[in-house]
Amino acid sequence: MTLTTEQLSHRLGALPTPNIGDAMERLGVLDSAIKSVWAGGRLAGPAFTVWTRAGDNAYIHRALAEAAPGDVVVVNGQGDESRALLGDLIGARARNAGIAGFVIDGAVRDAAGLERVGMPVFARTTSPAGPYKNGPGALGCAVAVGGVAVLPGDIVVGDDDGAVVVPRARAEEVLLAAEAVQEDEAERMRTILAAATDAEEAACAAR
Ligand SMILES: O=C([O-])CC(=O)C(=O)O
Ligand SMILES: [Mg+2]
Repeated sequence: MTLTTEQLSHRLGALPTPNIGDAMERLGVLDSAIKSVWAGGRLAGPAFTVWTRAGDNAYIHRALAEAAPGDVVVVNGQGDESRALLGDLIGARARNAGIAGFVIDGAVRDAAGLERVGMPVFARTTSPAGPYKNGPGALGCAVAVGGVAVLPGDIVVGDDDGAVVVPRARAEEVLLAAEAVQEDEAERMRTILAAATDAEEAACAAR
């Protein structure tokens, strides 16, 4: 079986991130401080990588012109929390370009506006402080984000629990393993819930 990147992203995006992390021996999970900045934000897609100076978004602007529809823009912002690297204006432009979302090792702003425009953004925190726009930076290189190395094309998945990175070369194997984890957990949950029901019925019958 050889799945396309789009098929892999679609199927990985349908799985809970904990199941994907477990399928990678619990590695490849970003620092838990990197979370969706609005409740219910979800993303899945191949990484378009950006490396930028702390507090400076010149290269995020460049990424908007170069990323392909379906890409997740993954930004090494040096973990800096003092300046927001994007907000709802960039978010709305990214939506127009078909970008699937952002994962940022740094801060963002306009969280409510990002939710309004429906742009999933995972970041360390929010700050009203705006970015500088001078560079330097780089596009399409290996980046470190939330303690995990991300290569262009690796598949990034984010949900309410956080974000995980699936190496592109292992994506199909990890997908199948993660789907097996999900099925196994669903079966275990059915058994646990049935045991609770049995216990309740036995308690009722004994009354
Ligand atoms: O000013 C900026 O570059 C970031 C921002 O708030 C936006 O994109 O809305
Ligand atoms: Mg703004």
